[in-house]
Amino acid sequence: MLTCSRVTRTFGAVEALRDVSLSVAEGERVALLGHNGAGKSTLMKTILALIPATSGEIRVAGAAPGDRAAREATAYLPENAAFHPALTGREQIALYLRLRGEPASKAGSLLERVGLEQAADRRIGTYSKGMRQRVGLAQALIGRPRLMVLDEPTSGLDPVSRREFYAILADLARDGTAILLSSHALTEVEARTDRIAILSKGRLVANDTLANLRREAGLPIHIQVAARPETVGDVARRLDGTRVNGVRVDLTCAHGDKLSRLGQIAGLGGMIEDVEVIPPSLEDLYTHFSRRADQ
Ligand SMILES: Nc1ncnc2c1ncn2[C@@H]1O[C@H](COP(=O)(O)OP(=O)(O)OP(=O)(O)O)[C@@H](O)[C@H]1O
Repeated sequence: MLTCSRVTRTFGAVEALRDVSLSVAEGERVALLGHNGAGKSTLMKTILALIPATSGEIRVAGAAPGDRAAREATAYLPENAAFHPALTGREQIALYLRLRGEPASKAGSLLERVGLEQAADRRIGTYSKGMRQRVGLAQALIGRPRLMVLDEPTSGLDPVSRREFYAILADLARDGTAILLSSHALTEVEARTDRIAILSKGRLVANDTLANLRREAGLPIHIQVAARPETVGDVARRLDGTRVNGVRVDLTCAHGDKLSRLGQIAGLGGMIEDVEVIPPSLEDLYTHFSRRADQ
C-alpha cells in the first residue's frame, strides 16, 4: 500500500531524511520510532505530499503522493489535531463528510466506531484529550482509507484510552487498512504493531518485527528465578547468579544460551518456585540500533 524507496529530504544543510526505504502492506501496522528531530514527521509529510522529497520515490496505493488516487487512499491524523470547540462531535464530523462529498448522516456511525456515540451531541470544548483524539480518528476514517498515517496518535492519552485507541487500529488493520504511526512511547507499540521501524538522524536504522530485531541485536536476556527462602543461597551459588532479595536470584545470559540456562534451573526441581524470562526491552533495542548507526 505504501512504498518509500531511497527517500532523501534536505532543509538547507539539514538532512532530515537520508536514503529511507520503507513499505507498509495492506493490514500491516508499522510503528515509526525515533528521537525528537529523527525525521518522523518529515517522512510522513512527504508521504502525504505536504512537502516534496528531495530525491527518491514514494508510491501510495500505486500512485505518486498528491495524485488523486493516493489522496483518496490516505488518511492523516496530525499530532495535535484541533477541532472547533463550539461544534459538537457530530457537527464537526458532518462538516468533514460534506467537504469530502459524503452524506453528513454518516457522522453517527463514524462516532460510534470510535466510541463517541454517547458524547456525539456535546460540544467538543467539553471533551477530554482522549475524546478529541477519537474525533480525530473518526475524521481519519472518512472515506474508508486504505492507508492511515498517524503522527503520535496516543500522546497525552491515559492508559485506558491508549488501549482502546489501539483496539480500534487493530480492527482497521484486520479489515485491510495499512497503518503507519509514529510514537515516542516505545513500550506501548511493542504488542500493538506488527513491525518496528527506527529512524535515527534521518536514517532508517532498523526495520523488522520485534522478534527479529531482538534476535539481530543479540542483547542479553535476563532471567529471574524465585527460589524457596531456605534454598536461595544454594540456588544463587549453583546457578552462579546474583541474589537480589530474600527469595530471588537474577541471571543474565546470551540469547543462544537461554534454553540451556532454563534446563539448569529446571534441574534444581523443588528448590525453585517460579522463573521469569525477560527479553531485551524495546528501549534497549532502540538504544542499540541508534548507537550502532552512529558508529
Ligand atoms: N521546514 C523545515 N525547515 C528546516 N528544517 C526542518 C523543517 N522541518 C524539519 N526540519 C528539520 O528536520 C529534522 C527532522 O525533523 P522532524 O520534524 O521530521 O523530526 P521528528 O522525528 O518528527 O521529531 P519530533 O519527534 O520532535 O516531532 C530536524 O532537524 C528538523 O529541525
